[in-house]
Amino acid sequence: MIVKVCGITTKETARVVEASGADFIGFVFAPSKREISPADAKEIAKGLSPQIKKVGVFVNESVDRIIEIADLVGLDFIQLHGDEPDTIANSIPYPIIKAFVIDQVDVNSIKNYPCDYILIDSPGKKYRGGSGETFHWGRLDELGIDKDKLILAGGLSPENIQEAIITVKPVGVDVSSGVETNGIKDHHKINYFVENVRKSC
Ligand SMILES: O=C(O)c1ccccc1NCC(=O)[C@H](O)[C@H](O)COP(=O)(O)O
Repeated sequence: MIVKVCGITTKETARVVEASGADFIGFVFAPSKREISPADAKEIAKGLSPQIKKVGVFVNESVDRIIEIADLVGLDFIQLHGDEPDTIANSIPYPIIKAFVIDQVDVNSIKNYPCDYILIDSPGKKYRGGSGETFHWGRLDELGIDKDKLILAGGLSPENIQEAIITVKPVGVDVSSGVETNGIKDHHKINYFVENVRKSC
């Protein structure tokens, strides 16, 4: 099971995410309360082992800018979290995670999208992601997504992650708000989340 912890903005939290055994660490390069500059993400990323994959989250960014940031930071995956058409994904020479919002996705939009993983998220609120809201997981059934490509996101937490995994059986899970306290990443919750994922597998 792939575990992605997203919205990292400090070296201290990045080290906790790495030590927790998470597989992917996410940096948000888009409007967000968790937005990080490419220079700061580079500083954090260079202190991490190659084992943990660095994911850059972008929303409707230009291909040139995505590649520039990916090269600078040393990203392993690009997460497209906006309305990017498949031509954008095809122009980026990095593995792609394509995020779709559960309310706005249908079988056809995901069927042939060129990506390594499909992340299904709840609708955004002020920003395009990181809402901390869950959605009705049963709605995934009608999309027929290959479970080997599905990363579940949206309001996951240490408390609900085991039920989510048993119900949805995705290849990966993604968390941001659910491992925060008062909007700040909570190191205890990060460890608790990853522990609970591993217990379910
Ligand atoms: O996390 C954000 O603030 C964010 C802002 C804009 C675009 C994407 C964003 N996050 C992307 C993620 O992968 C989040 O982990 C995902 O939306 C789930 O968030 P949460 O419901 O808070 O666990």
